[in-house]
Amino acid sequence: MDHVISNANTVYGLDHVTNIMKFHSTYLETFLSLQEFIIYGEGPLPIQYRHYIAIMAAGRHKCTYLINFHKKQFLEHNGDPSWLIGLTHVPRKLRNLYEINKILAHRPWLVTKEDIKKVVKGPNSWSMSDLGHAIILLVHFHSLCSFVYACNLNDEIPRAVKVTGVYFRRRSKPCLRGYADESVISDDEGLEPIVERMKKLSEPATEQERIQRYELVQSQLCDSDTSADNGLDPDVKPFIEDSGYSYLDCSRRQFAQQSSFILQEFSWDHHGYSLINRLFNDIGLLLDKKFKTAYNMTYYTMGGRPHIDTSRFRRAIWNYIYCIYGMRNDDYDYEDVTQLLRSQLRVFVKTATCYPERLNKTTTENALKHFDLSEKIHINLMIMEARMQAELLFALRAVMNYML
Ligand SMILES: CC(C)C[C@H](N)C(=O)O
Repeated sequence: MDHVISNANTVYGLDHVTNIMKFHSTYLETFLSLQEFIIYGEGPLPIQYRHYIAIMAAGRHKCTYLINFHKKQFLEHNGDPSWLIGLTHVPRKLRNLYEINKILAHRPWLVTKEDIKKVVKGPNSWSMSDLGHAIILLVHFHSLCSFVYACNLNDEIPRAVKVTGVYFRRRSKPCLRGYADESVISDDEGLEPIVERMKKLSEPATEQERIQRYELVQSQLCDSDTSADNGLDPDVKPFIEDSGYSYLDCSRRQFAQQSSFILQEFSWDHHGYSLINRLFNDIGLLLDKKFKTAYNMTYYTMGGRPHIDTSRFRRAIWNYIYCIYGMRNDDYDYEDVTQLLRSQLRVFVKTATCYPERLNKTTTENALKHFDLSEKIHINLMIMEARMQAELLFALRAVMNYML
């Protein structure tokens, strides 16, 4: 991101993150209310656990910025320094959360009631409200990693510990099949063609056609490389296990066999919201406000053009992220994704969502080049929120199945 405004400090927030979010102050308020509540507010988990869970979550994306911030906070809140030696030094109860952390971060569709059972039953077990709190912390920090990398904040911040080992960040080049499709607008044409397309009424589609359009978008998700990084930053190493475990796209997994997710059968509004409220105070309200703000926020501008209804573009981003996770929204016509999200942007959204640690400045700048700075941040906020909601829904569906 072109300029990171520094020097400001907020009591609870991460200063760089907060400063970037100030471009969208209504959203920032909802973000801070949630974050302050889950870290410092009333809740079942001790403060040291909360910071350690943040570290474990950020470790999955090798996000040194968040790891170092929460290590500091952990120590300031009398956390046991030996826990910072690494995962092998933490209480069994925290260790038991690691598997859920790992699956949720990369392949949330695989979380099952068995995974929930493993942590809530037996010795060192989590109560359901402990687990509700932990799940929110995990999904909050996984998705915050997406935002941090997408805004290029991880590289802006000087490392607390100098990197001594060799740190390879192999950039994978995800590709989009179906490139020759003439409906795909070339990346050099600016935003005008997209603005024009948003004005056209979409043809009504049958249910069958909608499903096919969803499947088409999904079949275009593919990776050329899903291999892990060869080296780990010393700041990250103690807090990560099985570092090669990462997102798998639909060409490498079978959604059909692996519990397909239809949003009409388990949605935030009808299921997730009330379930999480039951597990952890009234957290549902704070989450709901944040999701809705991110989803509905608009200034009616697009790349500097005023008076534009951008809802179709914004919804395309949100629904594309559902699709990345194999979540089908039967109320949505995926033709808009094909029409409005050009290939570079789709690659960026997918990388920021699934492997944000692989983003690099050039890919990001190219994908977002026609947008204003505040719009780039707006897109990154939507990515973070849609990802968080998707992860949370998978986790809550598993909790519900366990409780049935
Ligand atoms: C992400 C952006 C294209 C959003 C746009 N500036 C709006 O106000 O809706």
